[in-house]
Amino acid sequence: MTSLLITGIGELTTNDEAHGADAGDLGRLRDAAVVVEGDRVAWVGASASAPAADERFDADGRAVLPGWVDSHTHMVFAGDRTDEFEARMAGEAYAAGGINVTVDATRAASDDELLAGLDRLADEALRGGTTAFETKTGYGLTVEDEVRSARIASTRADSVTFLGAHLVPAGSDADEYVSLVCGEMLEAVAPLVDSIDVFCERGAFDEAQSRRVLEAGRDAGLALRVHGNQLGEGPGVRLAVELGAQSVDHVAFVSSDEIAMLAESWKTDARGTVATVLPACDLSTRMPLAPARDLLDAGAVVAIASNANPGTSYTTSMGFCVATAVLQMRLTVAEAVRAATLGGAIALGLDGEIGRVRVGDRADLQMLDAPSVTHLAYRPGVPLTSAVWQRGQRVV
Ligand SMILES: N=CN[C@@H](CCC(=O)O)C(=O)O
Ligand SMILES: [Zn+2]
Repeated sequence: MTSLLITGIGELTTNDEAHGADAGDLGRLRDAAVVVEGDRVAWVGASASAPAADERFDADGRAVLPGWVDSHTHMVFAGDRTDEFEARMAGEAYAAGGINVTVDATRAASDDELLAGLDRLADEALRGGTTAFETKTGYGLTVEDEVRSARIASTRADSVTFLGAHLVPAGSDADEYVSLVCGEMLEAVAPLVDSIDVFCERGAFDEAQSRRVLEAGRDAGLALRVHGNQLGEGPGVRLAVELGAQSVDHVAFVSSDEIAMLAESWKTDARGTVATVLPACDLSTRMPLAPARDLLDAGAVVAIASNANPGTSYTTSMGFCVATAVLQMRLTVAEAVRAATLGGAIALGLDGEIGRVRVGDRADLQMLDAPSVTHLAYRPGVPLTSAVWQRGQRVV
């Protein structure tokens, strides 16, 4: 097994509690080094005391941190929605119904076209430092098309979510469609996915329908996610916490009681529900930014994700999301970087494996062309990621 020494790291973000990491501290080491063996981190410490390795890479004072963990994307689709975006920028409101445009294009696309689209976005994300991501079905909405989307998603994603309950397809009866999602569709898709999700929002699925979907997913052994409180107040957060969902995503319209509920979910022995904020989506839909500051102040666990999709957030850039979270949601740089790395890993239940630079964990690292992670927000819009290792292999 080949080993690699990455040395001369000006600032190494470990997210490792053993190096003092906590909600507000990245466990940063100065003048640090990392040894990678195969696909794992084998050693972390001071450059001066690093062991020898087969190969050596000199970071020359630059910052190294875990690769981004993008815990919420919709990357299996065809077509785009430029016209809808232009109309929105001219004053139209975002409406869930736009999803149907992508459903039509996705159903009409070949497997190869969908695979190529996913590869294009996953490669783009990788160049920006994203070394692990979740993606969802949800633009198929028939048994066959949802199975196809899940199969294609699993060729690249670290975690795949079944979102048959994205929208009631045009011409279908809502309750009959929910029965299909909870029955035949779930049975066919379940072997290909690890989570189930529902768009719990006015214009999509109501509380009773969302509960049916989540309970069916739970009975099938899947982790639960909810698209909740995106476009207005609603039952999404409450339902997610009640049912022990791994994450509730969007959380733009949340009351102080719901924020307290999310924080409280982590105060027992069981794992709680991560509040996943999607800053690029909030901007692209011209909706209020999710109250990430209040969530953190209350003690909730927060993840930042791109929500890459053609409707509400056509970006894979986690760097952009981190900068926005700092500059507009008032997170510190440390809080935002943690939320986009370890926070995403916790949201996916993969934090034993990714999201930290820790001996034994997957060697997923990115180097910035900058001396510290502060530059991610200090130099917004600048593509700072200059090297990426995924499972120990240099990929960028
Ligand atoms: N809100 C629901 N789903 C996506 C949008 C999908 C679309 O508009 O195509 C989201 O997370 O924003
Ligand atoms: Zn989404």
